[in-house]
Amino acid sequence: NDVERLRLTRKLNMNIFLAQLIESTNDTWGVDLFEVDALSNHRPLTHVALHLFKQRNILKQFQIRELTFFKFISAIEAKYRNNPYHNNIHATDVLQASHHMLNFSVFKNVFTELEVFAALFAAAVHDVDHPGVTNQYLINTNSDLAILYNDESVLENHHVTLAFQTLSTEGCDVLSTLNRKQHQMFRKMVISVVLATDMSKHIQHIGHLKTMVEIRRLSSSASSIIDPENAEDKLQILQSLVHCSDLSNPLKPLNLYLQWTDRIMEEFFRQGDLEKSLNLEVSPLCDRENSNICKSQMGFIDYVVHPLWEIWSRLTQPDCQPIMDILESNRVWIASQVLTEDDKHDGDDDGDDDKDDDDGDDDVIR
Ligand SMILES: COc1ccc(C2=NN(C3CCN(c4nc(N)nc5sccc45)CC3)C(=O)[C@@H]3CC=CC[C@H]23)cc1OC
Ligand SMILES: [Mg+2]
Repeated sequence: NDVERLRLTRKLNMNIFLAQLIESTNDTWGVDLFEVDALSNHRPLTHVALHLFKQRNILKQFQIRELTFFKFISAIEAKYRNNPYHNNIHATDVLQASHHMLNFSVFKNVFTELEVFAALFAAAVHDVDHPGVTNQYLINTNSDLAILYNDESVLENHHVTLAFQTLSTEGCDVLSTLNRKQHQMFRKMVISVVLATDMSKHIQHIGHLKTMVEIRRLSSSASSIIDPENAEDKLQILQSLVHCSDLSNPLKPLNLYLQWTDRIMEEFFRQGDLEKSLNLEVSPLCDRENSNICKSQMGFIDYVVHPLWEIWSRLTQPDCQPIMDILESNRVWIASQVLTEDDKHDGDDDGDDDKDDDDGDDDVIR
Protein backbone atom coordinates (compact mmCIF):
# COMPACT_ATOMS: atom_id res chain seq x y z
CA ASN A 1 0.00 0.00 0.00
CA ASP A 2 0.98 3.68 -0.23
CA VAL A 3 2.38 3.98 3.32
CA GLU A 4 4.59 0.93 2.86
CA ARG A 5 5.76 2.16 -0.56
CA LEU A 6 6.58 5.60 0.91
CA ARG A 7 8.56 3.99 3.78
CA LEU A 8 10.59 1.84 1.40
CA THR A 9 11.26 4.78 -0.93
CA ARG A 10 12.49 6.84 2.00
CA LYS A 11 14.73 3.99 3.19
CA LEU A 12 16.12 3.56 -0.33
CA ASN A 13 16.86 7.30 -0.61
CA MET A 14 18.61 7.27 2.77
CA ASN A 15 20.82 4.37 1.64
CA ILE A 16 21.62 6.13 -1.62
CA PHE A 17 22.55 9.30 0.30
CA LEU A 18 24.66 7.22 2.73
CA ALA A 19 26.48 5.55 -0.18
CA GLN A 20 27.22 8.96 -1.71
CA LEU A 21 28.55 10.32 1.61
CA ILE A 22 30.76 7.25 2.11
CA GLU A 23 32.03 7.53 -1.48
CA SER A 24 32.97 11.17 -0.79
CA THR A 25 35.31 10.06 2.07
CA ASN A 26 37.75 8.96 -0.70
CA ASP A 27 38.84 12.50 -1.53
CA THR A 28 36.87 15.10 0.45
CA TRP A 29 38.08 17.05 3.50
CA GLY A 30 35.19 17.79 5.88
CA VAL A 31 32.64 15.03 5.15
CA ASP A 32 29.68 15.36 7.52
CA LEU A 33 30.32 12.24 9.62
CA PHE A 34 27.43 13.16 11.93
CA GLU A 35 25.20 12.59 8.88
CA VAL A 36 27.00 9.26 8.19
CA ASP A 37 26.38 8.32 11.85
CA ALA A 38 22.67 9.13 11.54
CA LEU A 39 22.21 7.25 8.25
CA SER A 40 24.32 4.19 9.18
CA ASN A 41 22.38 3.21 12.31
CA HIS A 42 25.25 4.68 14.36
CA ARG A 43 27.96 2.55 12.73
CA PRO A 44 30.02 5.21 10.88
CA LEU A 45 33.39 3.61 11.77
CA THR A 46 32.51 0.20 10.34
CA HIS A 47 31.04 1.70 7.14
CA VAL A 48 33.88 4.17 6.49
CA ALA A 49 36.75 1.86 7.55
CA LEU A 50 35.51 -1.01 5.38
CA HIS A 51 35.09 1.38 2.45
CA LEU A 52 38.52 3.05 2.82
CA PHE A 53 40.45 -0.19 3.42
CA LYS A 54 38.82 -1.67 0.30
CA GLN A 55 39.37 1.55 -1.68
CA ARG A 56 43.07 1.37 -0.80
CA ASN A 57 43.14 -2.34 -1.67
CA ILE A 58 44.62 -3.11 1.78
CA LEU A 59 42.43 -6.20 2.32
CA LYS A 60 43.54 -7.75 -0.98
CA GLN A 61 47.23 -6.85 -0.53
CA PHE A 62 47.36 -8.69 2.81
CA GLN A 63 44.77 -11.38 1.86
CA ILE A 64 42.49 -10.26 4.69
CA ARG A 65 38.97 -11.73 4.39
CA GLU A 66 36.36 -8.96 4.25
CA LEU A 67 34.25 -10.81 6.85
CA THR A 68 37.22 -10.93 9.26
CA PHE A 69 37.85 -7.20 8.85
CA PHE A 70 34.12 -6.49 9.25
CA LYS A 71 33.98 -8.53 12.49
CA PHE A 72 37.11 -6.83 13.87
CA ILE A 73 36.11 -3.23 13.08
CA SER A 74 32.53 -3.88 14.32
CA ALA A 75 33.97 -5.23 17.60
CA ILE A 76 36.18 -2.12 17.91
CA GLU A 77 33.27 0.23 17.09
CA ALA A 78 31.13 -1.48 19.77
CA LYS A 79 33.89 -0.82 22.33
CA TYR A 80 33.80 2.96 21.76
CA ARG A 81 31.66 4.50 24.49
CA ASN A 82 28.83 6.95 23.86
CA ASN A 83 30.78 9.95 25.15
CA PRO A 84 29.81 13.37 23.80
CA TYR A 85 33.22 13.65 22.05
CA HIS A 86 35.50 10.60 22.43
CA ASN A 87 33.21 8.18 20.58
CA ASN A 88 33.09 6.17 17.33
CA ILE A 89 32.31 9.29 15.24
CA HIS A 90 35.55 10.91 16.48
CA ALA A 91 37.46 7.71 15.57
CA THR A 92 35.90 7.84 12.08
CA ASP A 93 36.84 11.52 11.81
CA VAL A 94 40.51 10.84 12.67
CA LEU A 95 40.58 7.81 10.33
CA GLN A 96 39.18 9.78 7.39
CA ALA A 97 41.44 12.81 8.01
CA SER A 98 44.48 10.49 8.18
CA HIS A 99 43.41 8.79 4.95
CA HIS A 100 43.02 12.21 3.28
CA MET A 101 46.49 13.43 4.30
CA LEU A 102 48.20 10.18 3.30
CA ASN A 103 47.14 11.18 -0.23
CA PHE A 104 49.16 14.43 -0.08
CA SER A 105 51.52 14.60 -3.06
CA VAL A 106 54.55 15.02 -0.78
CA PHE A 107 53.92 11.44 0.48
CA LYS A 108 53.65 9.88 -2.98
CA ASN A 109 55.76 6.66 -3.16
CA VAL A 110 57.00 7.23 0.41
CA PHE A 111 55.07 4.76 2.58
CA THR A 112 54.83 0.99 2.15
CA GLU A 113 51.38 -0.73 2.16
CA LEU A 114 52.17 -2.05 5.64
CA GLU A 115 52.92 1.47 6.93
CA VAL A 116 49.64 2.77 5.45
CA PHE A 117 47.74 -0.20 6.94
CA ALA A 118 49.32 0.45 10.38
CA ALA A 119 48.61 4.22 10.33
CA LEU A 120 44.93 3.79 9.37
CA PHE A 121 44.47 0.88 11.81
CA ALA A 122 45.98 3.08 14.59
CA ALA A 123 43.67 5.99 13.68
CA ALA A 124 40.58 3.73 13.80
CA VAL A 125 41.43 2.26 17.24
CA HIS A 126 43.28 5.26 18.79
CA ASP A 127 40.60 6.17 21.40
CA VAL A 128 38.76 2.84 21.83
CA ASP A 129 36.92 2.49 25.18
CA HIS A 130 37.79 6.11 26.11
CA PRO A 131 36.05 6.76 29.51
CA GLY A 132 35.40 10.45 28.74
CA VAL A 133 37.87 11.78 31.33
CA THR A 134 41.51 12.91 31.04
CA ASN A 135 44.72 11.10 32.01
CA GLN A 136 45.14 13.60 34.85
CA TYR A 137 41.67 12.77 36.22
CA LEU A 138 42.44 9.01 36.13
CA ILE A 139 45.71 9.69 38.00
CA ASN A 140 44.09 12.05 40.53
CA THR A 141 41.38 9.49 41.35
CA ASN A 142 43.82 6.56 41.68
CA SER A 143 41.86 4.71 38.98
CA ASP A 144 42.66 1.05 38.13
CA LEU A 145 43.89 2.19 34.70
CA ALA A 146 46.37 4.67 36.23
CA ILE A 147 47.64 1.96 38.59
CA LEU A 148 47.91 -0.51 35.70
CA TYR A 149 49.91 1.91 33.54
CA ASN A 150 51.85 3.71 36.27
CA ASP A 151 50.39 7.15 35.36
CA GLU A 152 52.20 7.10 31.98
CA SER A 153 50.01 7.71 28.88
CA VAL A 154 47.27 5.84 30.77
CA LEU A 155 44.46 6.24 28.22
CA GLU A 156 46.67 5.70 25.17
CA ASN A 157 48.17 2.50 26.62
CA HIS A 158 44.65 1.25 27.30
CA HIS A 159 43.44 2.03 23.74
CA VAL A 160 46.25 0.13 22.03
CA THR A 161 46.19 -2.85 24.44
CA LEU A 162 42.43 -3.27 23.97
CA ALA A 163 42.82 -3.06 20.18
CA PHE A 164 45.31 -5.93 20.11
CA GLN A 165 43.27 -7.96 22.60
CA THR A 166 40.26 -7.60 20.25
CA LEU A 167 42.24 -9.44 17.55
CA SER A 168 41.87 -12.65 19.60
CA THR A 169 38.07 -12.40 19.58
CA GLU A 170 36.52 -15.23 17.48
CA GLY A 171 36.94 -14.49 13.74
CA CYS A 172 38.54 -11.05 14.27
CA ASP A 173 42.25 -11.71 13.67
CA VAL A 174 42.92 -9.35 10.73
CA LEU A 175 46.68 -9.91 11.18
CA SER A 176 46.61 -13.71 10.77
CA THR A 177 47.89 -13.49 7.17
CA LEU A 178 50.94 -11.32 8.07
CA ASN A 179 54.28 -13.12 8.37
CA ARG A 180 56.28 -12.80 11.60
CA LYS A 181 58.39 -9.86 10.37
CA GLN A 182 55.34 -7.96 9.06
CA HIS A 183 53.41 -8.61 12.30
CA GLN A 184 56.35 -7.37 14.41
CA MET A 185 56.75 -4.17 12.36
CA PHE A 186 52.97 -3.56 12.22
CA ARG A 187 52.64 -3.90 16.00
CA LYS A 188 55.60 -1.58 16.65
CA MET A 189 54.13 1.09 14.35
CA VAL A 190 50.58 0.92 15.75
CA ILE A 191 51.81 1.09 19.37
CA SER A 192 54.00 4.12 18.63
CA VAL A 193 51.32 5.97 16.61
CA VAL A 194 48.58 5.48 19.24
CA LEU A 195 50.93 6.39 22.15
CA ALA A 196 51.91 9.51 20.17
CA THR A 197 48.31 10.81 20.41
CA ASP A 198 48.98 11.59 24.10
CA MET A 199 48.97 15.40 24.29
CA SER A 200 52.02 15.23 26.58
CA LYS A 201 54.02 14.33 23.41
CA HIS A 202 52.68 17.37 21.52
CA ILE A 203 55.78 19.56 21.90
CA GLN A 204 58.03 16.71 20.73
CA HIS A 205 55.98 16.41 17.52
CA ILE A 206 56.57 20.08 16.79
CA GLY A 207 60.30 19.69 17.46
CA HIS A 208 60.67 16.70 15.11
CA LEU A 209 58.70 18.41 12.35
CA LYS A 210 60.78 21.61 12.67
CA THR A 211 63.98 19.57 12.38
CA MET A 212 62.65 17.77 9.29
CA VAL A 213 61.60 21.02 7.61
CA GLU A 214 64.93 22.64 8.54
CA ILE A 215 66.95 19.76 7.06
CA ARG A 216 64.89 19.97 3.86
CA ARG A 217 65.52 23.74 3.67
CA LEU A 218 69.27 23.18 4.01
CA SER A 219 69.52 20.15 1.73
CA SER A 220 69.57 21.06 -1.96
CA SER A 221 67.29 18.18 -3.01
CA ALA A 222 64.16 20.00 -1.78
CA SER A 223 61.81 17.75 -3.76
CA SER A 224 62.48 14.42 -2.08
CA ILE A 225 62.05 15.77 1.49
CA ILE A 226 61.27 12.39 2.95
CA ASP A 227 63.81 9.64 2.48
CA PRO A 228 61.71 6.47 1.88
CA GLU A 229 64.67 4.47 3.23
CA ASN A 230 64.55 6.24 6.62
CA ALA A 231 62.08 4.12 8.63
CA GLU A 232 62.47 6.26 11.78
CA ASP A 233 61.63 9.51 9.95
CA LYS A 234 58.66 7.84 8.26
CA LEU A 235 57.35 6.55 11.59
CA GLN A 236 57.63 10.06 13.11
CA ILE A 237 55.69 11.47 10.15
CA LEU A 238 52.93 8.87 10.61
CA GLN A 239 52.77 9.74 14.32
CA SER A 240 52.42 13.46 13.49
CA LEU A 241 49.89 12.72 10.71
CA VAL A 242 47.52 10.95 13.13
CA HIS A 243 48.20 13.52 15.89
CA CYS A 244 47.33 16.35 13.44
CA SER A 245 44.14 14.44 12.49
CA ASP A 246 43.33 14.20 16.22
CA LEU A 247 43.70 18.02 16.40
CA SER A 248 41.90 18.80 13.14
CA ASN A 249 38.48 19.96 14.42
CA PRO A 250 39.25 23.72 14.02
CA LEU A 251 40.32 23.04 10.41
CA LYS A 252 36.97 21.59 9.40
CA PRO A 253 33.98 23.49 7.93
CA LEU A 254 32.57 25.74 10.67
CA ASN A 255 29.31 23.83 11.20
CA LEU A 256 31.28 20.63 11.90
CA TYR A 257 33.92 22.41 14.03
CA LEU A 258 31.19 23.95 16.23
CA GLN A 259 29.55 20.53 16.78
CA TRP A 260 32.92 19.08 17.90
CA THR A 261 33.39 22.10 20.20
CA ASP A 262 29.98 21.59 21.84
CA ARG A 263 30.80 17.91 22.30
CA ILE A 264 34.28 18.32 23.83
CA MET A 265 33.05 21.07 26.18
CA GLU A 266 30.14 18.88 27.37
CA GLU A 267 32.61 16.03 27.98
CA PHE A 268 34.96 18.38 29.92
CA PHE A 269 31.98 19.82 31.85
CA ARG A 270 30.86 16.31 32.89
CA GLN A 271 34.39 15.70 34.22
CA GLY A 272 34.13 19.00 36.12
CA ASP A 273 30.81 17.84 37.59
CA LEU A 274 32.53 14.63 38.78
CA GLU A 275 35.45 16.62 40.24
CA LYS A 276 33.01 18.89 42.12
CA SER A 277 31.14 15.88 43.52
CA LEU A 278 34.48 14.39 44.67
CA ASN A 279 35.64 17.71 46.17
CA LEU A 280 38.55 17.70 43.72
CA GLU A 281 39.87 20.90 42.16
CA VAL A 282 37.96 21.45 38.90
CA SER A 283 40.32 21.02 35.92
CA PRO A 284 40.83 23.87 33.43
CA LEU A 285 38.00 24.15 30.85
CA CYS A 286 35.84 21.82 32.95
CA ASP A 287 33.71 24.24 34.98
CA ARG A 288 30.33 24.62 33.26
CA GLU A 289 29.46 27.49 35.65
CA ASN A 290 32.51 29.52 34.71
CA SER A 291 33.72 29.03 31.15
CA ASN A 292 34.14 31.16 28.07
CA ILE A 293 33.87 28.74 25.17
CA CYS A 294 35.02 31.15 22.48
CA LYS A 295 38.06 32.27 24.49
CA SER A 296 38.91 28.60 25.16
CA GLN A 297 38.78 27.91 21.42
CA MET A 298 40.95 30.96 20.68
CA GLY A 299 43.51 29.63 23.16
CA PHE A 300 43.22 26.08 21.78
CA ILE A 301 43.84 27.36 18.25
CA ASP A 302 46.61 29.83 19.17
CA TYR A 303 48.56 27.71 21.68
CA VAL A 304 47.90 24.12 20.51
CA VAL A 305 46.43 23.67 17.04
CA HIS A 306 48.08 26.42 14.98
CA PRO A 307 51.68 25.85 16.23
CA LEU A 308 51.42 22.20 15.16
CA TRP A 309 49.56 22.69 11.87
CA GLU A 310 51.73 25.65 10.85
CA ILE A 311 54.85 23.43 10.78
CA TRP A 312 52.89 20.44 9.42
CA SER A 313 51.60 22.56 6.52
CA ARG A 314 55.17 23.68 5.71
CA LEU A 315 56.20 20.02 5.47
CA THR A 316 53.17 19.07 3.35
CA GLN A 317 52.77 22.08 1.06
CA PRO A 318 50.95 22.74 -1.20
CA ASP A 319 48.14 20.30 -0.35
CA CYS A 320 47.67 21.63 3.18
CA GLN A 321 46.91 25.22 2.16
CA PRO A 322 43.14 24.84 1.57
CA ILE A 323 42.89 23.27 5.05
CA MET A 324 44.96 26.04 6.67
CA ASP A 325 42.64 28.56 5.00
CA ILE A 326 39.69 26.98 6.82
CA LEU A 327 41.56 27.32 10.14
CA GLU A 328 42.17 31.00 9.41
CA SER A 329 38.52 31.73 8.57
CA ASN A 330 37.28 29.75 11.59
CA ARG A 331 39.66 31.72 13.84
CA VAL A 332 38.29 35.01 12.48
CA TRP A 333 34.73 33.84 13.11
CA ILE A 334 35.55 32.73 16.69
CA ALA A 335 37.26 36.08 17.38
CA SER A 336 34.13 37.90 16.17
CA GLN A 337 32.04 35.83 18.60
CA VAL A 338 34.36 36.69 21.48
CA LEU A 339 33.65 40.36 20.88
CA THR A 340 29.91 39.71 20.78
CA GLU A 341 30.20 37.52 23.89
CA ASP A 342 32.02 40.39 25.68
CA ASP A 343 29.31 42.85 24.61
CA LYS A 344 26.72 40.47 26.10
CA HIS A 345 28.57 40.39 29.45
CA ASP A 346 29.13 44.17 29.36
CA GLY A 347 25.32 44.43 29.34
CA ASP A 348 25.21 43.06 32.91
CA ASP A 349 28.27 45.07 34.05
CA ASP A 350 27.81 45.78 37.77
CA GLY A 351 30.25 48.70 37.66
CA ASP A 352 33.03 46.44 38.95
CA ASP A 353 35.50 47.59 36.30
CA ASP A 354 38.43 45.28 36.92
CA LYS A 355 36.13 42.35 36.04
CA ASP A 356 36.11 43.62 32.42
CA ASP A 357 39.90 43.55 32.48
CA ASP A 358 39.66 39.82 32.95
CA ASP A 359 40.66 38.53 29.52
CA GLY A 360 39.27 35.10 30.35
CA ASP A 361 42.78 33.73 30.59
CA ASP A 362 41.76 31.36 33.36
CA ASP A 363 41.01 28.78 30.65
CA VAL A 364 44.47 28.83 29.15
CA ILE A 365 46.88 26.21 30.43
CA ARG A 366 50.44 27.46 30.12
C1 LIG B 1 37.11 21.30 19.31
O1 LIG B 1 37.75 21.68 20.51
C2 LIG B 1 38.62 20.80 21.10
C3 LIG B 1 38.89 19.52 20.64
C4 LIG B 1 39.81 18.69 21.32
C5 LIG B 1 40.44 19.16 22.47
C6 LIG B 1 41.44 18.35 23.21
N1 LIG B 1 42.09 18.96 24.16
N2 LIG B 1 43.03 18.32 24.88
C7 LIG B 1 43.92 19.20 25.68
C8 LIG B 1 44.93 19.83 24.73
C9 LIG B 1 45.80 20.85 25.49
N3 LIG B 1 44.93 21.85 26.09
C10 LIG B 1 45.31 23.18 26.09
N4 LIG B 1 46.62 23.45 26.26
C11 LIG B 1 47.01 24.76 26.29
N5 LIG B 1 48.33 25.00 26.46
N6 LIG B 1 46.18 25.82 26.12
C12 LIG B 1 44.87 25.54 25.90
S1 LIG B 1 43.59 26.66 25.63
C13 LIG B 1 42.43 25.44 25.43
C14 LIG B 1 42.96 24.18 25.58
C15 LIG B 1 44.38 24.24 25.87
C16 LIG B 1 43.97 21.33 27.04
C17 LIG B 1 43.09 20.26 26.39
C18 LIG B 1 43.19 16.96 24.85
O2 LIG B 1 44.11 16.40 25.45
C19 LIG B 1 42.15 16.17 24.12
C20 LIG B 1 42.59 14.73 23.80
C21 LIG B 1 43.50 14.64 22.64
C22 LIG B 1 43.57 15.59 21.71
C23 LIG B 1 42.89 16.91 21.82
C24 LIG B 1 41.76 16.92 22.85
C25 LIG B 1 40.16 20.46 22.96
C26 LIG B 1 39.26 21.27 22.26
O3 LIG B 1 38.93 22.54 22.65
C27 LIG B 1 39.50 23.05 23.86
MG1 LIG C 1 43.11 10.06 22.69
